[in-house]
Amino acid sequence: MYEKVALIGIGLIGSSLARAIRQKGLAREISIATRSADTLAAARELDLGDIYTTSGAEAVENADLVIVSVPVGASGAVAKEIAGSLKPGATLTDVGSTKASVIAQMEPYVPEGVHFIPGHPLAGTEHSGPAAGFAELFENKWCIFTPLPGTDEGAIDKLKAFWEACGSHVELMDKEHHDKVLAIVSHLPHIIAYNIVGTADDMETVTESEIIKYSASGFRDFTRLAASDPTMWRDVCLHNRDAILEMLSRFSEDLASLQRAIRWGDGDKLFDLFTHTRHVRRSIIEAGQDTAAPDFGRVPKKD
Ligand SMILES: NC(=O)C1=CN([C@@H]2O[C@H](COP(=O)(O)OP(=O)(O)OC[C@H]3O[C@@H](n4cnc5c(N)ncnc54)[C@H](O)[C@@H]3O)[C@@H](O)[C@H]2O)C=CC1
Ligand SMILES: O=C(O)C(=O)Cc1ccc(O)cc1
Repeated sequence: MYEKVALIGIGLIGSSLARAIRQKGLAREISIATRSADTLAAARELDLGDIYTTSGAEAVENADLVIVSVPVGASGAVAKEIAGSLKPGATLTDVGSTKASVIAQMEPYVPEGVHFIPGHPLAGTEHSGPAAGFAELFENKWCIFTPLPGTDEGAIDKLKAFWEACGSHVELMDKEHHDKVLAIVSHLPHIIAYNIVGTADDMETVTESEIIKYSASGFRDFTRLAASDPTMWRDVCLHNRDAILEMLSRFSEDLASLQRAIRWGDGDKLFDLFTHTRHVRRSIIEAGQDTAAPDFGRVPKKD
């Protein structure tokens, strides 16, 4: 599909892509660049590619497709490093969880003649690093592209075919809309998880061993999200600030209303809300979105 693919960043997402590319024969050659020599050595040990280097500029030489899979806060630095070595006509994409900030960071460095197509696979787990990846990660998951106006349609179609070959379903979206949707369905749940696990951990009257011993499955689900990579999620919070703050403010208002209903013993209000949310959950299941975690981004099964 592509002659040479360069993967910049070889953690959970980069290494899953490397495995999928190999398994499905989507490129003749894979070059891998990452900042740290230790991560690079781990990638080599796992036999994820053909060329290994700590220089992004070296990795992208002659590559037809360059995929940047680093924490979103590092996108600008990576774009700056590789810009001068990108092949004319190459496609440059990323997998970052936030899009407006990544575009603002990378676009100024993209040379004329390089097709920049920002992307985001809605597929992941709480694990990180090159050993955490697996080829099937993207199967039956959405991948959202947020291309800039005027982007070459042929380059978009080719990248779409690449993600479809990895098992994903591609949708195009405006970058601001992406950031709002993801703020509520992905970023807020992670922030709530970090917060609730932090609150439990801060309690003086309940010990950590009691939390471990008695944790119900609901709390355990939160601990899974709260185990997600700290660098990645720090960057998501800092780089989707406005949309996250908007969702947090709505969330806090609704939480205050729930708190009030509990304080005043408003059972009808509690019952109505819980009935409605149960319906939302059932609609998701009926639409074919499976129940087992991690299942975020799964595309509904067709009837
Ligand atoms: N983990 C998840 O579930 C998902 C993550 N994403 C996005 O994918 C991107 C990568 O995330 P993961 O693979 O999970 O992270 P990870 O922590 O597993 O891997 C990150 C990789 O980037 C490298 N790196 C960090 N800073 C760098 C720099 N300045 N220059 C070059 N390499 C650098 C690290 O060495 C590592 O190889 C992030 O932008 C994240 O928002 C998107 C979908 C799901
Ligand atoms: O592990 C989970 O439940 C996730 O939600 C994974 C995930 C995290 C970040 C993304 O941008 C996309 C997917």
